[in-house]
Amino acid sequence: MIKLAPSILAADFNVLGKQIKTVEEAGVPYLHIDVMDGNFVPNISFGIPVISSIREKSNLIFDVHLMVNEPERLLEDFKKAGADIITVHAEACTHLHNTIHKIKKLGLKAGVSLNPATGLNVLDYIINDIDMVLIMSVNPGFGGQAFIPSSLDKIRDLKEKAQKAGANIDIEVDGGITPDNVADVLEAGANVIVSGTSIFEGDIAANINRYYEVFRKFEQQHK
Ligand SMILES: O=C(CO)[C@@H](O)[C@H](O)COP(=O)(O)O
Repeated sequence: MIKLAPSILAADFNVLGKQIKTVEEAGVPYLHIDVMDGNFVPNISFGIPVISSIREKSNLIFDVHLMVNEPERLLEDFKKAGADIITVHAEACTHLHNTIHKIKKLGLKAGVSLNPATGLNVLDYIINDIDMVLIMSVNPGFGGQAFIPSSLDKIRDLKEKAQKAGANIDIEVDGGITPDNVADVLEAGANVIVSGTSIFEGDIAANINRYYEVFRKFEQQHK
């Protein structure tokens, strides 16, 4: 099943609660929450207090993407704040295996994210331990960037790798996705689509519907 994960990085923080309600009412399953530390990535977004606050108002699955160095230090805090899925960057973890297992021990789903230049080989010995791989299709740090075309080959290669390993993972893709290029991302093998700018800019419900039209068409063609 294809899942849409609106990224609140592109939301209007002045009316964040209202916009989250709008995406929830439009029927999306996930809320993608980008936490940036100004160190692993050259930007600072928001952190634990914001997540705790929106958790009180939303039943969406909180898909927390930590663009944070050594995230192992903060996992319990993100769980307490309301995370359901925690994704860490392979490049940001000295002990990736340990970090993943700590997330799983907390009873959460564990994801591993890869920057555009990071090879899939980092997943070799952990692919069967995780629930999701997040392929970054832009360099992380900012919304509104252009999709990097080589990400499509990476998604295809990941799908093949997961199949070979017998790993039942979600393949999430994040960065520069729009209703115009999302069919290519699905065709390559992704099933979780993160989108910020092209959901929160303009009419949110109409933007989500544009995605759902593409999803329906894709699912009909691949029945
Ligand atoms: O996570 C990041 C950047 O680090 C962003 O990719 C957003 O999550 C998606 O934003 P758009 O590219 O859809 O504006």
